[in-house]
Amino acid sequence: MSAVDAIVVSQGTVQRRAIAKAITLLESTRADHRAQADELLTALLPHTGKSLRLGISGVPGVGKSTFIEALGLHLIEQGHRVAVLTIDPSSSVSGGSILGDKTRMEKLSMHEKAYIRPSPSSGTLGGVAEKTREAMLVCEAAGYDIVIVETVGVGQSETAVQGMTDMFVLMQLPNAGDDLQAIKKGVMELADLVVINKADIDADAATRAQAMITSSLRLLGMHGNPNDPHSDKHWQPQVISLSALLGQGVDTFWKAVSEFQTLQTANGLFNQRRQNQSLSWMWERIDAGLKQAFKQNSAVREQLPQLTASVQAGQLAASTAARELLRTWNQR
Ligand SMILES: Nc1nc2c(ncn2[C@@H]2O[C@H](COP(=O)(O)OP(=O)(O)OP(=O)(O)O)[C@@H](O)[C@H]2O)c(=O)[nH]1
Repeated sequence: MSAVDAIVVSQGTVQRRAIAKAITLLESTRADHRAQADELLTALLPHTGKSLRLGISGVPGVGKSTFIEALGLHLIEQGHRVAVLTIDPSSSVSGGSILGDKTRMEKLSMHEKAYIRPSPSSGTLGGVAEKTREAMLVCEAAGYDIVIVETVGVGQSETAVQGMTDMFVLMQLPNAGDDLQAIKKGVMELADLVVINKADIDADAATRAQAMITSSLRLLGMHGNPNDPHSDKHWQPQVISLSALLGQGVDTFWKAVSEFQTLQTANGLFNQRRQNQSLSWMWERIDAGLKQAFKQNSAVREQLPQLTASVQAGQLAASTAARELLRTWNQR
């Protein structure tokens, strides 16, 4: 059986093994593996794109894995197949892992209709995001119709996840409304849906947070203009409070996700977002590739220490140094 058939057609353990093998190939840094991986991706591409891609982010301890487990089991009960991929920015910096070490999503990870893959353990955030994006395509080709991409709320990882998913969900704690940390970081603007978790601990605090975040979203202009005749055709970000631990509110959450999907499909924004994502992804990877090639170029490398020192010493304007280096690169 070909690698493509093993992913697309086979089932059970054979399929699982084929997915794992494909993702390992995608994560390899060897040039010959990369060529094989690109060939595989191209062959899989016609079988991709049919899932709902859901991004979920939140600070460590907010309850992401508890929530994803509850949601995943709920969706499987409804006949879905669920893949969960993770982007852990800490793993690319320190090799350590915020998300990885403990056993997460115990029941879901053992379910035959779920596939869970931890974050690639090395590389820049851009590189890690690239692998995750490709792993998502593999899971889609294997028939997972819900792909959840999870990340911790540090660094730029939320932007990366928002840039590869159809809907971006931000998880908050009930006290989040008090200091509005997420708004400061500009992450709230990315959210299509905000979930206040752990409502069971303090229902009043959760209600307060819900009201505060709703009004902040309105201030950010994300609840649309009430006088806009088309405002019913555009999604207005919602705020939902729930308890992942007790599984309360998971159905309300899913109802909101389904409404989002229906509305965005009807107004054309669902496909438009995916098209924009693919193109900006292409350009992001071109930028990264060019930068890497630039830094590896021998003439550039030769010139770099001296120019760096001159810029540091204030003898040369940064922009002049950049232009000189680019000239060197262009003459290669
Ligand atoms: N009371 C209550 N506790 C919760 C709820 N959801 C999660 N928890 C608890 O909060 C703690 C952290 O939950 P996790 O699901 O591990 O959180 P996480 O965001 O995945 O954390 P990291 O893996 O560190 O990023 C655990 O002890 C959970 O049992 C909830 O709705 N209510």
